[in-house]
Amino acid sequence: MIYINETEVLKLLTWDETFHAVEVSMRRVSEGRVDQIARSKIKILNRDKLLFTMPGYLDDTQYGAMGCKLITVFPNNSRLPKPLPNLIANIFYMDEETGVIKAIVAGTEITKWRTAAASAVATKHIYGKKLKPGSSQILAIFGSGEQGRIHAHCFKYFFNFGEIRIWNRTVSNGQALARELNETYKTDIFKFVRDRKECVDGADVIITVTSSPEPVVLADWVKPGAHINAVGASNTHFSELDKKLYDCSDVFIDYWNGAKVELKGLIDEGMKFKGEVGEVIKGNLMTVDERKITIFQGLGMAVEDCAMARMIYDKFMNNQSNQKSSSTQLTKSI
Ligand SMILES: NC(=O)C1=CN([C@@H]2O[C@H](COP(=O)(O)OP(=O)(O)OC[C@H]3O[C@@H](n4cnc5c(N)ncnc54)[C@H](OP(=O)(O)O)[C@@H]3O)[C@@H](O)[C@H]2O)C=CC1
Ligand SMILES: O=C([O-])C1=[NH+]CCC1
Repeated sequence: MIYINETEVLKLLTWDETFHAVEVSMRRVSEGRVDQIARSKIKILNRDKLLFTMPGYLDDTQYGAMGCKLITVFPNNSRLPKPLPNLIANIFYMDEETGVIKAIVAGTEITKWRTAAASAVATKHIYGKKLKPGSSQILAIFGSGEQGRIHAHCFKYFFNFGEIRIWNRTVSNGQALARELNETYKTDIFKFVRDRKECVDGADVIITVTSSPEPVVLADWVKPGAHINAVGASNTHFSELDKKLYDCSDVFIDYWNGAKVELKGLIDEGMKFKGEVGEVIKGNLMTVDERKITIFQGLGMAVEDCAMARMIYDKFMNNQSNQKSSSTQLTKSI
């Protein structure tokens, strides 16, 4: 059994491969080629510290894997004297013939990358026809934590927005992220916007990645036909958008098993989901009315983590065997 740490994982992650692994996972979900249940949640010390387990199995030639992600969300970690990520994850990747653990793959970066990639996959398939050539469109990101940052990088990589707005509860954090991104990309398209309504105004695509228990985006602010990726979670996974927004939109989910549990509050209020993103990828589902707002309510799936663990494991082992054979050749030639 090997441990592949965060540094090794980061060296092996690429956006194109992450996008593909997530896209395949979403499709397999809707083809019935996965088994996964809603994540279990344990409260630590009966406070806001959480431990989640996410077991899953994905049947696929390239990404097929059996695994289980353990994930903690400790909201105070980033404020410790020696800061740690608030969300820490590890993925147990197992042999599907024997159940033996082949590797534990550090999952904090994987969780960030695959979550942002899921929003990109959903945007491509649900909103793709409305993406315009050139850079006239506007992206608005709510939240400048780890997910806000990684979504900004991911959407900069895959799309061509002319303006990327950032709103955040703590102004200094939002301003710092906009500055950091402008410096990284040597651009000025990232703009911190202090007012939430102003941030949404005219935006074509919106991403919410906060832990807000109150809606941060209201229905009346969103332009017709816009697409929203709602990713953040407080106690529920649907606290960032107001009820009116759900009522007037086509809402897509990543998987029914998760939605039945984590979106129960919406279901109890009579919400009818349009369906899984995998069905859209398969070509079975689409939003016909161009002016309808679409929402991807991304819960995050165990099988995405399984696919990512398999991909990182394969690349890691491949690199190891290449290194071994090149050092053998070197020894021989000496
Ligand atoms: N769907 C999925 O697959 C995944 C979802 N998530 C969820 O995404 C969210 C963000 O995760 P991550 O970026 O890693 O977390 P971070 O702790 O890094 O960032 C948290 C963000 O939420 C903001 N925030 C916290 N509380 C509130 C509040 N009451 N009102 C408004 N904003 C608030 C913070 O703003 P400030 O700077 O002011 O503190 C910050 O922007 C979390 O809810 C997490 O559970 C995470 C991973 C996967
Ligand atoms: O999918 C995931 O890993 C998570 N979703 C919410 C918190 C972590």
